[in-house]
Order: sequence, then C-alpha cells, then structure tokens
Amino acid sequence: MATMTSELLRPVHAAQALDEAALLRYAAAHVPGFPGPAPSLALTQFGHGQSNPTYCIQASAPGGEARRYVLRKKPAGAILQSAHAVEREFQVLKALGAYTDVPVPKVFCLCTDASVIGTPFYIMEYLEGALYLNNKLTGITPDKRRNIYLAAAKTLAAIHKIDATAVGLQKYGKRDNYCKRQVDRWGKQYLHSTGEGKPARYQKMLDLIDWLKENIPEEDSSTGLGTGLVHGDYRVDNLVFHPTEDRVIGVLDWELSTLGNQMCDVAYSCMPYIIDATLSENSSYGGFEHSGIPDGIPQLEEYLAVYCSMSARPWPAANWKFYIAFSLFRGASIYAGVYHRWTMGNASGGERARFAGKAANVMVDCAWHYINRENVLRAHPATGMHVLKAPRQGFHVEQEDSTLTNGQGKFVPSEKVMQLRQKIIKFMKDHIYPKEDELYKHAQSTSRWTIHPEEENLKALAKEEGLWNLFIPLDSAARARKLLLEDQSHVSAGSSNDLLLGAGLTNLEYGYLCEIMGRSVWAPQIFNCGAPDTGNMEVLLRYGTKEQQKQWLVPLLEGKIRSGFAMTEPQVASSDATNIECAISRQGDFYVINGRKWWTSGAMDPRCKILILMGKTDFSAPRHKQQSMILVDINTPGVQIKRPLLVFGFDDAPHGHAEITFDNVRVPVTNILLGEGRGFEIAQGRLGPGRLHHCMRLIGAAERGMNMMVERALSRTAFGKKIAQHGSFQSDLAKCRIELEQTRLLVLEAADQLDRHGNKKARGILAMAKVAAPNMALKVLDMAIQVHGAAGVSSDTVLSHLWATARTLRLADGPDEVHLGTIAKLELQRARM
Ligand SMILES: Cc1cc2nc3c(=O)[nH]c(=O)nc-3n(C[C@H](O)[C@H](O)[C@H](O)COP(=O)(O)OP(=O)(O)OC[C@H]3O[C@@H](n4cnc5c(N)ncnc54)[C@H](O)[C@@H]3O)c2cc1C
Repeated sequence: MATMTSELLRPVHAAQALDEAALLRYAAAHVPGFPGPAPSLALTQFGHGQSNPTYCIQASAPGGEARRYVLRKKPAGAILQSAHAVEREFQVLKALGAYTDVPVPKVFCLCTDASVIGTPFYIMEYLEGALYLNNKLTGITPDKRRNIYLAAAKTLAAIHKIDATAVGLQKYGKRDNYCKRQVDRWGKQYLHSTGEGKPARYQKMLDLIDWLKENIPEEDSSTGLGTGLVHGDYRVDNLVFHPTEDRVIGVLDWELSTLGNQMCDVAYSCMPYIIDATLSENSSYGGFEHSGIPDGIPQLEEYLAVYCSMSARPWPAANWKFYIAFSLFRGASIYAGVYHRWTMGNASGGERARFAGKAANVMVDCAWHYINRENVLRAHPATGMHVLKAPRQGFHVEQEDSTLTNGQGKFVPSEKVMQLRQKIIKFMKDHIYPKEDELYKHAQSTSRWTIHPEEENLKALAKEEGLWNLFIPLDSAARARKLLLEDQSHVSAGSSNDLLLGAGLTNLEYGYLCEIMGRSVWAPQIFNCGAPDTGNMEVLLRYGTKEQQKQWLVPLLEGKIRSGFAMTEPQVASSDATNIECAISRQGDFYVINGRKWWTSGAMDPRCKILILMGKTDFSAPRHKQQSMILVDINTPGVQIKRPLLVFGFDDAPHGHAEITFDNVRVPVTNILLGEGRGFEIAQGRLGPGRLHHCMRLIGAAERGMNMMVERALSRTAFGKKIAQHGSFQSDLAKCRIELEQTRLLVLEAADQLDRHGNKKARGILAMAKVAAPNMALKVLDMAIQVHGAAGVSSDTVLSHLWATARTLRLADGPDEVHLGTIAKLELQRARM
C-alpha cells in the first residue's frame, strides 16, 4: 500500500519543538512567494526518516490559500561533525534542481545561523505523493510493483549519469578509493560500537572487514566511468512517487551523498533481494532470493539490466559479490552502532533498536553466505534483458557531456559554460520539446501567421533564467554596455542591462550552447538567439549609431520586436552580391529605395518591425563600393509583402520567408549604416559569426537525428531482430557519428579562430565549417529518416523539417560552391607563397 506524504505527518514531538515566530520571520524573508502578510503557521513533523528532524510548515495569509513547505534541520545537541550535514543536502538538491532532470524537491533557502531555531536548517518544496515504505510493496497490483522497481532503477541511473563537474559538484567528495575509505570508516565504527564493556564483537565481522580489504575492486581506485555522485541511502522508501502515475517525483534523504564509487548505490538498492533488514525478533536473511519474489517485482537481473542500460554502465558481474558484501557490512556496522546506543539508553529508533545487534550479525552471516555462493550473477545479462530492453528517452545529457569535461584538452569548456549548457539542456527538456507539437499545430492552422502565446511565455521564462542573448560576443557586449549605461531611458522597466548583453561569452563558448538550441527549430528564438535577429543585432552593435541602437537595437535585445535581412533578389544570382540591383538614391534628407527582394526570412512575423536592406547607392563606383546597407521600418509606405515562400512545402510560419517589393520607399538619411558604399564591409562582419551559428545549430539538429535514430532502432523489430542489431544499420550509425564528431571539431575550431584571429583571417576555416555542417547534418538526418521508414518523411516526427532546414543551408548565407571557391583560393595562395 502506498502511504501519502500527508499521512506521515504527526504533531511535533515536544523535545523537537521550534521557535515558530522566529521561523515565520525567517521564512517570510527568505522563501520566495511565502504567503503574506501576517501568515498563520501550522507545524507538523514527519514520522518517517528521522535522522535529520523534518517538519512540514503550512502557512497561509488571511483569506489566502495554504501553502506547504518542508523544513529539515540538524538534530539538537552534540552530534558527529561529519553527520547530519544539512548544508550538503541543500547544496546537492540545489545543483540537481537547477541543472538536471533528476526529480528532487526544489530548495528555497539555507539558514546556517543556529540562533534562528537552534540549528542550521533548510526549507524546500513539499511534495505530496505516494511513498512505498514496505519494500515488498504489499497491497498493490503486480504491474504497479514492477513499475515502481523499474522507475527506481531508472532514477538511480539518472543520478549516476550526472556530470558532477558540470553541475558544480566537483568538490563534493573524492571520487577514487570510495570503498577503501568506507571499509576503513565503517570498520572503525564497528570497533567503536563493540568490544569490552560494550556489545560483543563478532569474529565473522572482523573476518569480513579483512576480506573486503583484500577484495576491493580495481575500479575503485579510478576516477572514471562508474564514479560520480553517490546518493548513499538509495532505496525505494526514500522515493516520492507521483500520486497516480508510477514515476518518481522526488528523491529524498541525501544526507550520505558524496562523490565516489556508484556501484555501491546500486548494490545497496538491491538489498531487498538479499536480506530483509527490518528490525524484529526473528531476523533472518529473508530477502526475495530466499523468501520468494513478490509477484510483479522484476528479477534482480532485470532490475540491474535496466539500470545498466539507462546509465550506460557495464554489467557488474565481475565484482558483484564484493558490492553486496560491502552493503551488508556497512548495514551491519550501522546496526551495531544502533544497538550500542540502545544498550546505553539513547537509541533513536525506539524499542526496535533492541533487535539491531542480532540483525547486525545476521547481515554478516548473510554476507559470508553470499561470498561463498558459487554463482551470484550471470556473466552476462540474459538475452532480451540487455540494453535493448529499456527504451531510451530524450537526451542523455551527462553521458554526452562526459567527453567534454573529463580531463584537459583544447575543447574543454569552462565551468561557467558547462553550467549554462546544463541549464539550456534542462530548459529544452522541461519546456521546449514538450511544446513542439502544440507549436507545430498552431503553425499549420489558419492562425499560423500569429504568435502562439506560449512562445512569448517561454521567452519570458528563458530571460528569467538568464538564458538570453547568449550569442553576443564579449567585445560587442562591452560596446553595448557603454551605450546602455550612458542612458537608461530607452530600456524598458524591468529589463536588466546585464541580461540584455548575454553572458560575456566568446564565439567558442557560445558554440557549446548554440548547438543545444539547434536541436529544435523552435528553440533559438525562445532564447533570443534566432536568425536573422542575431546577425542584425550584431550589425547594430558593431556599426549602428547611438540613435539607431536606441531605436532598434534595444527592443531587439529585449526580444520585443524581430527583424529581417533583405539582400537576395529574384532576378539576379545573389550568391554574388555585386549583382544586386535594388537602388538606394539620396534625395535631400531621404533615401528612396526601389527594388524587389525575396527570401527575407522573418519578415512575415507580426513582430518584425525593421529590415536591414542591402542595395546600391552608386552604380558607377568600384564593384565592391557600390553597395550600402540601410534600415527600413517595415511599415514605411511602399514596402509591400507579396507572398510567403515555401521550403519543400514548409512555410516556416509564423516566421516565414517573404518576397517584398520596395516602391519609392523613403527613409531618413540617418538610416544608412556606417556610410554609403560600405555594405560589403558590413556583410563581412555580419556573416562570419552568423554563418557559424548556423553550423552550431546544425550540429544540434544532427545530434537530435542521431538520438532519434538510435531510439527507433532499439525499439523496432524487422526480420526477427531489432533494427539496431542489423549490421548494415550499425555501420551507417557509426559513420554518422564519425562525421558528426569531425564536423563538431571543425566548427569549434572555426569559432576559436574567429575569436583569436577575427573574421578575415578565419575566413578559410569558416568556409570549411559552412560547407561541412549542412552536408553532415543532411546525411545524418537522412539516415534517421531512413530508419524511421515512411514515418520519417511524414510530419509526425521533427525529422523532415530538420532535414528541409538543413538543406536550405547549403544555399543560404552563400552556396557551397562559393565557400569551396574561398577554400581553394586560399589553398592555392598558400602554394604560391
Ligand atoms: C530558407 C532560406 C532562407 C533565406 N533567408 C535569406 C534572408 O533572410 N535574407 C536574404 O537576403 N537571403 C536569404 N536567403 C537567400 C540565400 O542567401 C540565397 O539563396 C543564396 O545566397 C544564393 O543566391 P541565389 O538563390 O540567388 O542563387 P544563385 O546565386 O543564383 O546561385 C545558384 C547556384 O549557382 C551555383 N553557383 C553560384 N556561385 C557559384 C560559384 N562561384 N561557383 C560555382 N557555382 C556557383 C551554385 O550551385 C548555386 O547554388 C535564404 C534562402 C533560403 C533557401
């Protein structure tokens, strides 16, 4: 039977009463959104999991709705320095909540000032859900039992896949020699709890300590795969499940968490299979392997197979005996301590603690029984129980990122970048992928040229989380900061300058983030990092006058308006911009524009207010001095949007690609950018980073294609086996991965050279990246489409749209041939030098 969280609440134990007035003052000042003013408070206490006293705060303002929070504090009185570390619990919960999708309660504040309620404490979210306090899961259906255990295995895998460095937990503990240190620590603890004048020492326990010391697996001394965040007390009854669905909504009790050997967590979570550790008079092994497995609960091997599959860990057969024996030893040492305290009259577990001494010895016997068993785990998981069994979902972030952060190297992002990356990954998972269907539906409806309200909501959320304008390079941000600091009058109330100017990243640093945004066609604009706005903002940042910046740049940075870039013309080969015919002629204080443009992306968007137009101001000047760029308010008389163009049938609503005519369009002379004849100069500045952003996004699109391809191949059977098991698929998959990684390196190298040498010197490698990225993405996406069969070409998956978009990028911002020409020219020049 499940127990609901609220059913665990009891009146506060008299010995654990708190100063409620002080608590109320503190919570009102430190918990965002705490009910107020003058809220009333009802305090209760959790009866389960008592090591750190845990309370439920129910607060309500007069006439307002009651809100619940959970407070967890250190116990009062003298305690072991290293134990009850609520500060560490707070730290780990905060990191997991902010950067990962491991379900944990949100934490609000940590109070280290013992004068408030007597000891340090923290306040977190109250999760109302189902708890399964009995590991046999009595009173629920077999299906539910199975779901609960498998959900526990998957959640543990999710915890273990976290890249501790990327989430800021790199100093949370030592990764290596975890078992070695634990055997020492709990061995000493056992000696402390037993011996002369204390409960008797059990020789078999001392032998067990020796055996463990001699059999510590080699992998324990490494810091590689299999080491990382360890929960330390991972069991089903420390998980809160959704009230009606069989999924974990919160992992609790992180008191023993640290970095270390994660297989210890796995073995510990398997204890119900090995021993029944409830304290009673008749302690016996009693685990599922002895008493029989309750109907529905998966076999130990299946539980492990799901864990290994979801965490991408090897099958643990080689050292399984050690890890189980280690868990039993640790349990025995803890129980010996409980029993010792009971004999002294101060055990926390009440009268049941009298059985703890016997239970400790039973655990030791059980460990020896296990060690002496011939077979404990097959050498390999049974057929059909390996990785293919467990469906993969979404993106396995930490696994992907482990190559980015493990160790040193040229392309190792800083901690700041890794944290932003994790935040974006999480944002995508939480907010963007789940909304894609709805956004697509809207974009295919009759309202498709309007903005789905959710898009603006998501923008506000991204801004709030500091995931805004990240594309702005360091140097441009410095220039804009000056402008914004000089005069704040044009910045809307509530917009923070710091937010508007991104995070001060280099192009290389942005590469690691932009890639993630490229996984969804909807994502870039949510972070105000979509084309063509980024290129246009960059032009205004670099070349705009103060007035131009105030009028157009600031609202663009704020995400209030959008923009278009009008260069390409239907009647001339526009890959050669010297062909452009649109005329910009000066007449007094105005320029008059006449011409026809097409493929002006974004111009259909109702938020699009400004175009940067490229045309000719002097048809008789030298070839590259004829062109100028000018700002055109899209609502100027004479600007006429003729039609939206289709890309393989996609109109990309509400953004769109417009054909536009300019008929005697008069704009003030102050709208010229940089000066007459300087259009090419600006184009060079604009296109470098802009092109690279396309490449970065294409890496993300290809990565999504890979992910979908693998998921499909693992779940679909053709001709008697999974597609993933067909040799032809495996070779295609491997080739796709090789090309993707090659291209990623090229793109990152191009970004690095752009940062270090500037646009002109980096033009060769920028051209290489611009050719390589779309071609690679097309290949990977095409393969993903192929694996999906007919579904791949339909609009039921995102693949066809991603492919269509990638295909346009062999043309847009210069066709392949033009870039290949640049690369060849540089190559030949080098040969002549
Ligand atoms: C989805 C999409 C969005 C776009 N968005 C914008 C936008 O926002 N603003 C904008 O101004 N434009 C935009 N464009 C237009 C794009 O930049 C142009 O299509 C591109 O520059 C090529 O110009 P063109 O179409 O006139 O092709 P052309 O110049 O006519 O070239 C056609 C072909 O000729 C060949 N060719 C050209 N040059 C060479 C060479 N040197 N050597 C060998 N072969 C060569 C290539 O095969 C090339 O594909 C967009 C295009 C697409 C598809």
